[in-house]
Amino acid sequence: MASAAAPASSEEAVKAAKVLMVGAGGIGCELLKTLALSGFSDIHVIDLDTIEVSNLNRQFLFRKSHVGQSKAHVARDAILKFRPNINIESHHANVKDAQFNVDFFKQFNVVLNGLDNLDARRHVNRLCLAAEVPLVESGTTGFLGQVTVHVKGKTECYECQPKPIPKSYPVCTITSTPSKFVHCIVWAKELLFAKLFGDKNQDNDLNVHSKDGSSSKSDVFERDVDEDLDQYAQRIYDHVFGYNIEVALENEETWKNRRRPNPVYIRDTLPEAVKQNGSSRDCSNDHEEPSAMASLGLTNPQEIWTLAENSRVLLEAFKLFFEKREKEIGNLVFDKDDQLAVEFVTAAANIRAHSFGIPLHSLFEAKGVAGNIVHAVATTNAIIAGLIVIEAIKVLRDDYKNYRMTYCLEHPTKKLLLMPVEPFEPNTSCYVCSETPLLLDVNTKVTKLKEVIDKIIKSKLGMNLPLVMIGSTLVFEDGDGLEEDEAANYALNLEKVLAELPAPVINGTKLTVEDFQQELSCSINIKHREEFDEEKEPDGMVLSGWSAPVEKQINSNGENKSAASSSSAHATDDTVEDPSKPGMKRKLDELLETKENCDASSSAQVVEDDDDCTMLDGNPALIKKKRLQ
Ligand SMILES: Nc1ncnc2c1ncn2[C@@H]1O[C@H](COP(=O)(O)OP(=O)(O)OP(=O)(O)O)[C@@H](O)[C@H]1O
Ligand SMILES: [Zn+2]
Repeated sequence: MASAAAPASSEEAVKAAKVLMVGAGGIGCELLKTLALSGFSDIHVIDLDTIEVSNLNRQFLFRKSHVGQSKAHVARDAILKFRPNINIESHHANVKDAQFNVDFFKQFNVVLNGLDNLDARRHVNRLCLAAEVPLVESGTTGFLGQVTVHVKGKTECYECQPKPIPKSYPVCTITSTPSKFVHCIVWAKELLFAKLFGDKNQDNDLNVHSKDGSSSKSDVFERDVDEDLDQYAQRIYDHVFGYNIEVALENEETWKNRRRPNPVYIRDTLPEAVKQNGSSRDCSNDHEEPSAMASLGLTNPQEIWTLAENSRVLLEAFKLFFEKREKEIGNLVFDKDDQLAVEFVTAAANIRAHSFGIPLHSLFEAKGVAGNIVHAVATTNAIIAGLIVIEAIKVLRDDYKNYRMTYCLEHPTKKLLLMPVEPFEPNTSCYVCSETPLLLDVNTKVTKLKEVIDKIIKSKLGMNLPLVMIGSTLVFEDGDGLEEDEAANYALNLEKVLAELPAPVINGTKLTVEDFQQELSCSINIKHREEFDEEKEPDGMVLSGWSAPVEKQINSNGENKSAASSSSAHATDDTVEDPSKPGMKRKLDELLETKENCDASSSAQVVEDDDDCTMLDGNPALIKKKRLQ
């Protein structure tokens, strides 16, 4: 529909348009309002979620009474109150559902994304390419935001540029030489919390050996049979904050150019707890979620606790997990919405921070760092929604010479708040919008088909229901509607190594992988390789052939070609609230150190793969100009 003759005026274009909006959250609410006020009169809205109290501060179409109801339906009803004559169809559903297939997408002139995750964005991108419907994509992270335009054959697609990989830290920084609060947070949630309350069989870099080596236990974190909870909690405290630090101090080399940490023992921080054996208090209310703060009468999450308060919170949270949530122990994974977990991690991170001379933080701040939370800014969403509509109108008018990707900047240089740049051309090596084959280095004699499907086809290529062909032999298909014997056959193939499949995969074999729902098909050329670097290539496979284009166009619409530095121009998801300056944001890499003078081979991950914003590589000022044809 988009390729039909371009309407003469914006009004005409808007009036005639049928648009699909995906996501009715922070951006979506603003967008639906702006669309309606701009004269759009045929709008479909998809959102899978229901309204939560935490949405109400910025998703202004929703009220307290709507909590628990469908975002899509409530957003529609709210708009119809002031634009009763327009048509809005709401779908309370996942955009990945089969009903939203290519034919569904084909009915629209343009698709507008207000999503918050990579998975759904990639899916919509593929359907838009298949249906040949232009996509206006968007994202915000705090004060940063961006709107990009993707029109098949004219501009790059959403996936033409590989997305940034999650930030990670060298393990030694986390286990031995933290220098920033976030290192302490990662230690507290990925190591200590995981060790005490998570899956015991997982690898963990905490020192588990006891002081005198005389203990019969191989793991000091195990509870002694004759130990009560207070004794157990205090012993763990002394082990991780006292003994382990003393062990670390023995390695003089480590501290030559670093500040030496101080061991912290419970007898020093809470002498009275040792005397009383901590057992005098039980203020917890069985009807409420257990909370150490509540038990201890600490009410203000924005307050920075003293070392003694942190120690009390830690011991109390520890006990509450064992007393009130014992059944979950062994299966817990840190969750930023789990109050007791946040309390435990805040307190543990603060005690460790104290040891290493790092400033302590409030629970509110620690939660932001631990959950990688960047507080949403309603104004950014409103600006971005306005820009989406501006681009949508250009798309509807087929005014491709004026398409712009616009970046909303946090620290505008040269008085530039918005940076418009011309879109890039399609990346000729993009496996999604071009037909360039990918290359997979893999040991075909030991790698099972299942591993290739899980680690490469589903995880890296983002296919939902893949089908795998080797020449004309179908070796795997996913989804409902398979005959029983077919399904059994595919299940057998999954467990076979590549070289032993019915059509053997060897050096030089070409795989064809397809996802019918996404109408995506791509080829993978196989290169047999026997050896992989366990640390650098942990999958035991390497996928390549899809790289960022070397030449990219970026031109800030006239005079401002080199106005913004690359760091300020990039709206990325890797920003976190700077805990030392409430209300200020910094890029994660400023806040976090990634390079340390130690073995960086293994690393702990903190940032979830959930990118709200895409990234532009390189300094705009240096990127060569290349106009869209
Ligand atoms: N696969 C999907 N299908 C449909 N809607 C989706 C899908 N994935 C995400 N969404 C919707 O996209 C919207 C994104 O909005 P936003 O980023 O404001 O998130 P939120 O969940 O409302 O807020 P927050 O995450 O900050 O609590 C959400 O309403 C979410 O339900
Ligand atoms: Zn592409």
